Amino acid sequence: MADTATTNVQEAAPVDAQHARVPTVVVDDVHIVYKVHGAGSGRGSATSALSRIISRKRSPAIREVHAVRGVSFVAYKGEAIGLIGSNGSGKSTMLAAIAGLLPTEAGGIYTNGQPSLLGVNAALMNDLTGDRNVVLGCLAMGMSPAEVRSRYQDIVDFSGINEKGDFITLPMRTYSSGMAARLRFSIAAAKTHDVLLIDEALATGDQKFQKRSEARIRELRKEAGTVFLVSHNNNAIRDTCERTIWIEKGELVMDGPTDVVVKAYERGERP
Ligand SMILES: Nc1ncnc2c1ncn2[C@@H]1O[C@H](COP(=O)(O)OP(=O)(O)OP(=O)(O)O)[C@@H](O)[C@H]1O
Repeated sequence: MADTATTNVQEAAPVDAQHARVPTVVVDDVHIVYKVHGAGSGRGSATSALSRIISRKRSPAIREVHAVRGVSFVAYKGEAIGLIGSNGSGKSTMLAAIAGLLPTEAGGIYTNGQPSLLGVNAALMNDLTGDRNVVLGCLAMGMSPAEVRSRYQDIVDFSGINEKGDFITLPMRTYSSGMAARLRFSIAAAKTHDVLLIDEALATGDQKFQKRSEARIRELRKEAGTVFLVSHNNNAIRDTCERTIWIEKGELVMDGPTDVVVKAYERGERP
């Protein structure tokens, strides 16, 4: 794989920032290929599985999954962009690549500012209590200890973790998946991000929390960042994003106003 990952283009800001649209992410004909080691290319029949077990042989073959195929778009400051598409279409892969976590096989991704990926698996420490995770998460995002102290209560209140009791002092492993997702979102949303990449974080929250997080996403946009939201909840995309990109089998199918793109997606009408 080529080691092109993401590149920063801070110096590319336009002179008249008041009126010009400021590009924050440029995705230029990007291809992303996963290499899966030890995955034989043989058919998955029972006999071939049995013969592999009996011979105790592992196939040394490397299989390639071409997850993103020649995607290009430009995102601008103040935009919230929804990424939609069926399971396995390449949405999470695209986000991880924008965050600089995956190298590109071909093409380039240029970001103006620091991208932060908030995924369902965003790293918090399961054995630590919620409150310790709030502090660690904030410090990891670059807040000073004083800032963390001043934001702490807001974050806990926003997450609603303590609505049904003192859960914030319990280890995160005792949280339901929805509670953990709420805390992750609340920590990430406490800071203004240049480029905030959200992967399904809203899907696990309940209705009330979804509304609260949608409002926070709108605020984050106003604070001059760019937000990407991957979701299978088309209503969350409609309520949050004015622009939507539809990806299918790793290819960009449509890029335009949310109402137009989501309607076409729901009807299965490819342009
Ligand atoms: N770590 C990995 N190793 C190999 N292949 C992967 C890996 N992660 C994803 N893929 C493959 O890449 C393709 C795109 O996956 P991706 O997770 O980006 O899809 P998605 O659109 O986010 O799907 P979903 O809506 O189900 O979350 C799929 O074919 C998937 O099998």
